[in-house]
Amino acid sequence: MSTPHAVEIRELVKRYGRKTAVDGLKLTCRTGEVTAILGPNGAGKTSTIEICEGFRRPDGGTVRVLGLDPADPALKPRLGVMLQAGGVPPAVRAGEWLRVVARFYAHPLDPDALLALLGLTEHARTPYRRLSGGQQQRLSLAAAVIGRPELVFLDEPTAGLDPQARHACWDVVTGLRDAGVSVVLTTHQMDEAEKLSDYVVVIDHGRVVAEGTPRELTGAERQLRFRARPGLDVDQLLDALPPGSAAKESPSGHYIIEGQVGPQMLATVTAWCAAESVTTEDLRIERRTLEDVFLELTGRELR
Ligand SMILES: Nc1ncnc2c1ncn2[C@@H]1O[C@H](COP(=O)(O)OP(=O)(O)OP(=O)(O)O)[C@@H](O)[C@H]1O
Repeated sequence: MSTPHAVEIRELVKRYGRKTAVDGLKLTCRTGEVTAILGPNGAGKTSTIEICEGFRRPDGGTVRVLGLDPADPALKPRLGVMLQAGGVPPAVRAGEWLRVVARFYAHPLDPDALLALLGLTEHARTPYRRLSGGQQQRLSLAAAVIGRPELVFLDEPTAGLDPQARHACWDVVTGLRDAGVSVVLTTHQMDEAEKLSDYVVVIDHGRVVAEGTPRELTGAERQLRFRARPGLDVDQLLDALPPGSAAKESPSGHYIIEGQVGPQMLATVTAWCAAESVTTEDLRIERRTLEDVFLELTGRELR
């Protein structure tokens, strides 16, 4: 029999009253990979993750986690779940809490090493309620991974963390992947998804709208980009470029040129700007980012 995927979701439906939050979602997270689930606010990410974690029941479809039903108690020691605030007694000290959690597992990681990795050593004796939000979140991450799980679910693990803590969290995630652990995470930070994940799934309105490796989603093609005053005549700029080029202003004051991107295009664009007395900023050649792809797929209106 073949090894089951870390997560296998088919035709998943979740409703809250008349609201369909997850609407026929199909998703596979492969073993040993980091899968990022991206989507605008309200897209159905947390609902999906919490169904996988066994905290919510689906209204339709099938979900298999390490080949098992999410409600199967045999899954518990094999999963790492980052609990939101409320799962930890307020008076317990950070280090003490990690040691308590470690006792539930046969081969836990060393609590002190984990505290050090996440920059919490000096807070080991601080009661949970006195930790800052970011420190509580890091402790929650430590508790999720201390049992050496096979699969870890991280719902927005770096939201609200300072840059140092974000990097520490990334180190934990890459360390997990290097150790063969499967990771499923959600994030609103596209650079984070691009950096950490092997596979990205974009969902919107409870359905998958795109998926692939970060490179597959962003494509290999490069673009020339610059910032300048809004409202430049991009059609006129296009006339100066070879046939097959494309130019657009998106959003206002940000210009993107596609086509034969290279020194010749750079020279043509800068000459055109000079002739038009346009001062450019941030002129650069780069690949599309995951954020560009995300906005193209999910639009710009707020949810
Ligand atoms: N317990 C609930 N009762 C009613 N509606 C809910 C409940 N939980 C979620 N929803 C609704 O279901 C939809 C999906 O919510 P969900 O939390 O899964 O989205 P999300 O993609 O995680 O969003 P965010 O990025 O904002 O965290 C939203 O419209 C939300 O308002």
